[in-house]
Amino acid sequence: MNSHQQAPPDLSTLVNLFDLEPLAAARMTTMAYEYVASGAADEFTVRWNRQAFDAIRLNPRVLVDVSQLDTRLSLFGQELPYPILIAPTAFHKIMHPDGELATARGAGAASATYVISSFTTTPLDDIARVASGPLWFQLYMSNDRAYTRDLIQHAEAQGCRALCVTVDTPVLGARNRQQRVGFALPDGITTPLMPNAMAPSTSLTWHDVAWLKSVANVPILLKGILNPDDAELAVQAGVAGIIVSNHSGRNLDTVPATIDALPRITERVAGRIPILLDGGIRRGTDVLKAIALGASAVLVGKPICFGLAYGGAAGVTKVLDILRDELELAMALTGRATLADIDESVIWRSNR
Ligand SMILES: Cc1cc2nc3c(=O)[nH]c(=O)nc-3n(C[C@H](O)[C@H](O)[C@H](O)COP(=O)(O)O)c2cc1C
Ligand SMILES: O=C(O)C(=O)c1ccccc1
Repeated sequence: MNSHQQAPPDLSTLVNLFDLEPLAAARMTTMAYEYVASGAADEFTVRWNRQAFDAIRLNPRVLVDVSQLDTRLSLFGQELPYPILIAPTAFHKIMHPDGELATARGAGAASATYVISSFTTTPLDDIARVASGPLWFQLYMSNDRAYTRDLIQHAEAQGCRALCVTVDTPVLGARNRQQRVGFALPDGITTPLMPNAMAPSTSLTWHDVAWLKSVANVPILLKGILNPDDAELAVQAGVAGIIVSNHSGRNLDTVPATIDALPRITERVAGRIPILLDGGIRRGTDVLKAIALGASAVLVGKPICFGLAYGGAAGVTKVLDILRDELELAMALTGRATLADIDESVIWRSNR
């Protein structure tokens, strides 16, 4: 189907994030859709990310004054109006011709922080020029330290305020659906920050984290932590934060849902550094559950890609607005007026 044969996007018909996927799919090439929608191998983890949120029941309180909801938080010295960020995702130009520029404009309109992928298809300076909201940078470290140092300094110079170092991808997962469609970037679309095809940094270790700390002047977060022992090592290494993530089930299939991994990590970290979480966040109640179990904020990946594909910048904004509105609804209906009020007691425990 060609886009010029289609009606223009009508964002008013979009009621929730699940509505978006079929609308976006109809506007994407098969290759782009399969790239975004697919996970690794048998996609158990992709499904568990959702099922685990659905299986958590809520325990609301009534007769609480929720006339003034406050979703603000402070993270690494930055004030965020609400605890939802745009997860780093690669190759935005395969989703929409305006690519990362549309994502940055959409993020800015929603006052959301946009974590730019190392595999951006738009140069950082162009993104920075159109961005009105905060930018962070996701780093894929290469074995070439000089290159990595230059990249960090470039991202900092373009105003990126934090560095999310992805640690769950020493190699790419078994992306069977991408293999079946022969996934490749179309002619004319390039990744200016990663000019050579991803040479996975299979030799990355905790020693490199110490080196990164010596190079970076912005907070470092490790993205892709699932094991409490690694969370402990992250704290010991002195990073500013961690992102509990299974890469949306795109790397190692059959690892648990991130929301199932979170409680043990929260317990081990014990408030020493902020914990962020991504993977399967599709509803305001999912955001609330993540915060209740110890996350300071969450990131959203696939829905942003689909919003971008369906409606460009306005589609990205719409996704964030829907999630933010749903979070406020969930807070009002559980009797939690501020993020600090969203503690474990909002989770239903059947044995109590
Ligand atoms: C299409 C796509 C591309 C991604 N590209 C990257 C990437 O370049 N770097 C990275 O660290 N994570 C990448 N991720 C993982 C996301 O940052 C994030 O962990 C995940 O998408 C969150 O789960 P969700 O999509 O279920 O919300 C990608 C995910 C998707 C869906
Ligand atoms: O697709 C991804 O999930 C991802 O992280 C990635 C890895 C290598 C190149 C581009 C994106």
